[in-house]
Amino acid sequence: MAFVSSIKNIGLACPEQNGFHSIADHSSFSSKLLILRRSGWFPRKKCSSVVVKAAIAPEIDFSDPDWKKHFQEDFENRFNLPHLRDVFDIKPRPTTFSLHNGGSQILSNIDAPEDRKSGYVNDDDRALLKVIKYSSPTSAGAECIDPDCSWVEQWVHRAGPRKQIYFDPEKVKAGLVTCGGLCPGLNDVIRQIVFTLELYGVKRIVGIPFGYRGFFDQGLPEIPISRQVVQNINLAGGSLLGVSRGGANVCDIVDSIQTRGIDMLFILGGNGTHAGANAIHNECRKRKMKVSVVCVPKTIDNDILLMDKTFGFDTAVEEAQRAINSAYIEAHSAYHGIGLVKLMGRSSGFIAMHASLSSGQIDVCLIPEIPFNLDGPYGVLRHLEHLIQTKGSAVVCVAEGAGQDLLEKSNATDASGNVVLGDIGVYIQQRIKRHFKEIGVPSDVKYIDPTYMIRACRANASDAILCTVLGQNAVHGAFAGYSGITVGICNTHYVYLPIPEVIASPRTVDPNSRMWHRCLTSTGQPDFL
Ligand SMILES: Nc1ncnc2c1ncn2[C@@H]1O[C@H](COP(=O)(O)OP(=O)(O)OP(=O)(O)O)[C@@H](O)[C@H]1O
Ligand SMILES: O=P(O)(O)OC[C@H]1O[C@](O)(CO)[C@@H](O)[C@@H]1O
Ligand SMILES: [Mg+2]
Repeated sequence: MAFVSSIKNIGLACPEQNGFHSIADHSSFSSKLLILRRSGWFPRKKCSSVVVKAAIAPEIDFSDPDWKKHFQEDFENRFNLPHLRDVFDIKPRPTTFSLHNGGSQILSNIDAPEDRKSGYVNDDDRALLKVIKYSSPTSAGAECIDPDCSWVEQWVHRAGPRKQIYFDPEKVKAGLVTCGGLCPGLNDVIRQIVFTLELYGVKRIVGIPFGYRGFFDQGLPEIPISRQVVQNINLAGGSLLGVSRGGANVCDIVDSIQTRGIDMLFILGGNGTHAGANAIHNECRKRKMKVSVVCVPKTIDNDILLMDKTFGFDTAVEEAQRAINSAYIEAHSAYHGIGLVKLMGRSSGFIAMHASLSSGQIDVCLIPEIPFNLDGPYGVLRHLEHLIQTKGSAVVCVAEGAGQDLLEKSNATDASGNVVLGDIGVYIQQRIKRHFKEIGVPSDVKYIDPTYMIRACRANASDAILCTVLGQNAVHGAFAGYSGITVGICNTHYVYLPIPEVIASPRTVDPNSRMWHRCLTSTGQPDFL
């Protein structure tokens, strides 16, 4: 890839495959670069009409000794957090959130001794987004801005409770909604949001049932929630409030927010939900409504940009391992056994890659980001023959979005407009059976599809902690006066990010990353091309 000073717009099109991906102008500079760099692997064999467009504008002049300064200024502008102050002339008030009273009592900091006021996060606190200095563009996973891979500091806003808040807790009505598919940990986040709101002194908290649908479906009344209601909900999977896809009309939703008198809206969901939340935030601003819209990213797929991981991912990987272990035992115990496990991951193979790595029982891991052939001398089927000959059994893990170019397109979409994928698991199962029959070698194929089992379960310990911190920080962000933001963990630190920056494109496995290389080392699989 040639180094470019700035990319205005990139489009990748492959009608037979993933549809059209447009990386709009507001998307992050580095994610555009990343996508351009990956465009080399994007075209697949059956994709006849790949178009890779990149409109490059010479915005950064690397000969300018101050280019880094300009880059950083641009970065700072993009990651600046929208605040209610931008629109309203409002004065902050001392926080009612106490760091020292164990939560049972609300402490007004107006009268608190000075030492009790320490421990709050300052609005100017920042966390570093990129912590590796790459010495060369060919270093594994390198994300370089200039040809020398110079070190450029990229700071994002630190999450946490502020000393000053922009709402009177006594008057606040807070709403919570969970959208998209299920994800382990939704109840943990709901619980922590409610606990933290009550610690601030909020008395009116409601849940909007069944995702965005609950805003306009008259048959779905809002659900009053309190500490008592949510006390034990983390013990079960799912969402106390229910979830749904589709049906989001932003104007209707904002009408509903206005009618209900909601001042703070906490929205839990994936990339689609975040796009909706950003539109709700913008519409509230347009209507001059003093509403704080704060998201918590929810996706087992881990496909949200910039974050170490999203809650639910860890649990999904742990559950997926159980399926892999069963597939391994079945395959290992059968004569010429082949275990096949299909895992979720629409456009990102993180679950499949991590489950393969953690189980240590996978011989072949197939993910959407890496093209592969089933047939031919270097195809998956020939490799399985080799494994049967040498090991006597084999285990394959495939992500649901992998190998879609091998399947017929239905052009169907779900209620939210997401493409309905072909079933790659069933297809590979049939192809393996047919192949071994054709070559006259007996095989015993055992197919496991644990799809919903890996996301309908309770969060594990690590996710439960992540959910706790994210939920608490969502409330701190709303009281701090931010809106149109989401909370995340970056390099182990908790941060607030503007919504458009995290959904500019789906986060995907980098084929050049150390993690994918580790997965290949672990499975021992060749390139299937
Ligand atoms: N661009 C958009 N603008 C407004 N609303 C959207 C947009 N995309 C999706 N939505 C709405 O957001 C909600 C959730 O979207 P979606 O079903 O795609 O799940 P998601 O949030 O991406 O989560 P998951 O990870 O489970 O796919 C739906 O109600 C959908 O209508
Ligand atoms: O069957 P549903 O509810 O549409 O969910 C399936 C989708 O959910 C996801 O896990 C995202 O949450 C995708 O990987 C998968 O395609
Ligand atoms: Mg989605």
